[in-house]
Amino acid sequence: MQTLHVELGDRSYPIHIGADLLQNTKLLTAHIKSRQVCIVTNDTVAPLYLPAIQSALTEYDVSVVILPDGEAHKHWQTLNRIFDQLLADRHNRNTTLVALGGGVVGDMTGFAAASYQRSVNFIQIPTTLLSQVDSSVGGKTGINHPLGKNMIGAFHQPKAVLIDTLMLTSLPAREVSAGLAEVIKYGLLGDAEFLTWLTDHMDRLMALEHSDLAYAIARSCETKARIVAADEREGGMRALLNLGHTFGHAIETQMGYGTWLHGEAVGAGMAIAAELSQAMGWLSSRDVTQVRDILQRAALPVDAPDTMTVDQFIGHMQVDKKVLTGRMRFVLLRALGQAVITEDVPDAMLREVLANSIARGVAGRR
Ligand SMILES: NC(=O)c1ccc[n+]([C@@H]2O[C@H](COP(=O)([O-])OP(=O)(O)OC[C@H]3O[C@@H](n4cnc5c(N)ncnc54)[C@H](O)[C@@H]3O)[C@@H](O)[C@H]2O)c1
Ligand SMILES: O=C(O)C(=O)C[C@@H](O)[C@H](O)[C@H](O)COP(=O)(O)O
Ligand SMILES: [Zn+2]
Repeated sequence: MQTLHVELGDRSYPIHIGADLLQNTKLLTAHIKSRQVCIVTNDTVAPLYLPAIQSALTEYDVSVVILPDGEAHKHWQTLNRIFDQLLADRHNRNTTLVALGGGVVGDMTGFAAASYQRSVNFIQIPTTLLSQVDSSVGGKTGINHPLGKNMIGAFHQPKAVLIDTLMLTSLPAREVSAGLAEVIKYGLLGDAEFLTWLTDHMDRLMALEHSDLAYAIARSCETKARIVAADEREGGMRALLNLGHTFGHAIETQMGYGTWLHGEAVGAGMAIAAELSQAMGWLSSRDVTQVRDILQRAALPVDAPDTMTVDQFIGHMQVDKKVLTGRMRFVLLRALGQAVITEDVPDAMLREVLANSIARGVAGRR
């Protein structure tokens, strides 16, 4: 087992990473505050992993909330089911919520924990690659709105993140690819050496080679933990973690949540960001080819949906959370492994890059 830390003063927390980690029940119970626990999961993950978590908690009063699966359910009505259960079972301020699932369950459980009785503790047990490398760390929690992705939420850090890498053996291939998008993101945004490692090991990652996956998860979490510790509330450099997301969130919102997986939309978004970086004179065409190649080797889309228009993209991007003064802000690449934040993208250049991506476009997904 490997343990990393997110250093946030008295809100610091460990990220434990290992195979069959939850055999050691103390890793979980050490972070539970009172007898009250509420496990939040979904109807896909529950049959797979809920019994193991329940058997680690036989000494506790455990409520269980099983949510419907999918990004399309990451909204108020689903969130409210968690509050209904907490209140029905009389959970108090000392309760601990446990998020058992992917990023959708994690983001909603975290938001429920942030707001139930004005905030209670929660623990992340991420079960997808994407949630193990990204969403379980850093305390961004929330839900979608029909007009924008993750538009309602709160920053609320977990008490611990428990990453059991063996849980990934049951993950569908498409979800492995979606998780690899965020892994590739860390290489592109600030870790050129990791990008090279990923290029050399992509086939092994796609085949779920355990030691390679464990390495990629730990290295991703290290980068995320360092950035979150430096800028918890995204006043500055945390926005680098949004590489590919300005375009990706536009795709998710326009296409309907769950039609394109988050990681797929981010994959296409990073390819578009690379092309815009080339148009800015920062990347060479060889660099852009390298970005597209690694994404394609992870079986990710590298172009926008062919049904979207440039105006639809721009409409969604104008309400992106990074827009603070009316000007769109982009995370682009000065070089492979070096992301920057800029507002200085000429409108005509942006439109041309988007139009080219749409013209090469990817047909609808789900
Ligand atoms: N808070 C953050 O910092 C952050 C970061 C990245 C992404 N996100 C959010 O995370 C969400 C995407 O997360 P995701 O990719 O995990 O999607 P997800 O939570 O929808 O999970 C993907 C699918 O895998 C299933 N699943 C989960 N674990 C499984 C397992 N071990 N075996 C088999 N099936 C399993 C799920 O039921 C679901 O069908 C998006 O809503 C995105 O906005 C948040
Ligand atoms: O943790 C962050 O910061 C990120 O940006 C990580 C992203 O991968 C993630 O998708 C996040 O939810 C996007 O945040 P948002 O603020 O753009 O909704
Ligand atoms: Zn993301």
